[in-house]
Amino acid sequence: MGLRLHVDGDCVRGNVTFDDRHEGAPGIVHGGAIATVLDDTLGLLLVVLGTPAVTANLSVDYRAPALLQTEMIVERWLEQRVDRKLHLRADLSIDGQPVAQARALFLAVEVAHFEKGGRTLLPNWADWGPSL
Ligand SMILES: CCCCC/C=C\C/C=C\C/C=C\C/C=C\CCCC(=O)SCCNC(=O)CCNC(=O)[C@H](O)C(C)(C)COP(=O)(O)OP(=O)(O)OC[C@H]1O[C@@H](n2cnc3c(N)ncnc32)[C@H](O)[C@@H]1OP(=O)(O)O
Repeated sequence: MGLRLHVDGDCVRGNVTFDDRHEGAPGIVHGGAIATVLDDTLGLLLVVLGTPAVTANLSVDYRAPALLQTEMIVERWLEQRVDRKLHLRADLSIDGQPVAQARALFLAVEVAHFEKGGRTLLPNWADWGPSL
């Protein structure tokens, strides 16, 4: 998806341009692809926050057609944290106009949560604590 991200303080920003592989309705990005970008890139925010966590709930408001081959801005930030519950926001926009807005509840987990998938985790993940 050509997603490029950078950290800006405690916010994560990036650019994404969807192409024909992500088409849903003719000429328009599939809503599932938008949800994937909004959810998956919240993962980088977790690294910024230093908290391993997983999506428990994701809600997306689709505000305007997301056109293919059009550069969009993604922004994500932490709205509120209560114990293990991380209330995160992610917005997708074109030229300052909202295209999609997500609210997500992530739950902080121990790194052991990711060992359930059977993959070998990178060594530095062992130092990555839930910082509860
Ligand atoms: C320094 C080194 C850094 C190295 C790292 C480097 C790179 C890392 C790169 C990227 C980052 C990598 C990973 C990031 C991870 C993910 C990013 C992508 C996001 C995903 O793609 S991730 C996959 C989809 N996701 C799942 O696979 C989750 C499946 N699920 C579960 O694994 C469990 O379900 C779990 C753990 C969520 C909860 O289970 P649990 O047993 O721990 O907690 P429990 O159920 O007791 O709930 C506790 C309190 O949360 C409330 N609660 C629970 N669920 C709720 C809901 N849905 N809505 C509203 N409230 C909810 C309860 O009501 C209770 O609330 P209360 O305490 O008030 O009663």
